[in-house]
Amino acid sequence: MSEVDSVARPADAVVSAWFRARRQIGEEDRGEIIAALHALLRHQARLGWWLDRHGRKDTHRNRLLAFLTLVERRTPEQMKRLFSGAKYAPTILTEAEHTLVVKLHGGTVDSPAMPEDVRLECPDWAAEALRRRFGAEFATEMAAMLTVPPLDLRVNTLKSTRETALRALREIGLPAEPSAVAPSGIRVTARLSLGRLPGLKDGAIEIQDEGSQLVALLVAARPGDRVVDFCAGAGGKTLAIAAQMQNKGRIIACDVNEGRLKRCAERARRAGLQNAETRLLASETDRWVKRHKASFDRVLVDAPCSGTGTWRRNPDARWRSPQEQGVDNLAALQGRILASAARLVKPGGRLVYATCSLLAEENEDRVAAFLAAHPDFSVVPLAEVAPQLTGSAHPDYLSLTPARHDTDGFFAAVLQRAATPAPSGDAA
Ligand SMILES: C[S@@+](CC[C@H](N)C(=O)[O-])C[C@H]1O[C@@H](n2cnc3c(N)ncnc32)[C@H](O)[C@@H]1O
Repeated sequence: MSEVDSVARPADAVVSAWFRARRQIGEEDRGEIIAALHALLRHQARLGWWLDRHGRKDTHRNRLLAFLTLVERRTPEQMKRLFSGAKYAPTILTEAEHTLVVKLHGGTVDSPAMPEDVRLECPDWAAEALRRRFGAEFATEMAAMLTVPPLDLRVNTLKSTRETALRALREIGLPAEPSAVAPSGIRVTARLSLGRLPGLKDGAIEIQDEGSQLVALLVAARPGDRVVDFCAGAGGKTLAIAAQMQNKGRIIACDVNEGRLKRCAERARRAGLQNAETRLLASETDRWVKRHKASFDRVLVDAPCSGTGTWRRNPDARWRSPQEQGVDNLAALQGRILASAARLVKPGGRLVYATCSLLAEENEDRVAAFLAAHPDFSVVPLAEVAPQLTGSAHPDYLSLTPARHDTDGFFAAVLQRAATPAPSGDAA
């Protein structure tokens, strides 16, 4: 917990490194440890509020004591037994800690005296923008982001079928259903250790939120197309798009982060892709972009963002990122990436702008600014690209939220470049 709090990396990365150094911990125990860590993170503001109320410091150990007492409802006697000081057990409770446990005993973690942002675990930096975005739905949306997400899988149709994958999951007793909308998606509602998932190691299935699968679907890449995934990261969407293209044509996964691209290449190999390659960029204006202007049928910009849509899945994210970068800086970077990546799009081709943010500043506002500066691009309404995607929170764009769609929060806009290049030649 202390490493998760003090290191700027996402909790999942910290936890993976922690487990790598402790290989003796079995799969089942790992699952339990991660679930407990996520539960603590989902209650962080409320536990801090209770500690403050009792005049205690918000230390990791105090937070754990408050969690076990208020959330897991352990009695003071149970706590004494748990904190036994034995091998692998935490050290014995001090007198002051025991007093805290006794004071908290019998209470609940939610209190009517708490400010709403504390009760909803909403960090200060995002509260105003999220209230603007959700209005009367703010509390419902925030509450949905405090629930435990399901496990979503995408079947790699180059290696398997959804029916085969569903059968394999059910054979080992997992409750698995086809995803509500994503054609290759599967939803597993039980908690399990990932090592048990059939097909994961050989690339027949990938772990991918249904919302992310739907963004890849909106790219609507056809077999034989030339496609760029401009912010490909470790390739979650690259893999989905390449499979959509039936391994035909070419998809180039670009990113400024070499480590992520390496991971993307590994995953592509495992998934059996022959139509994908990676390209490391020095920045969004890397010379490679200019050299390949107007060469691609589809360009996806899955932009770096505040990640507000992923709080349900990554409960530590709300306590981290934009404090480091600032939403204004992110929005400026998104604008620069979009403008540069747009140069790659052929006349008549499409640019898809996506984020896992819920904030208008990173979504609709970025698209509006881009369109104002690029009159040769226009919106292709969602109903035209994917009529099966009904219920989006925006009439023209894909806009998913955990409360409305039971997916991560995602935004995607499909923009088409006019078939005839603009006379100003702004593709240079
Ligand atoms: C939202 S993540 C991409 C997730 C990925 N598409 C997936 O589906 O797994 C955004 C990515 O943008 C990359 N990025 C950040 N700044 C960039 C830039 N200036 N040009 C291109 N990519 C950038 C980051 O390294 C990060 O991998």
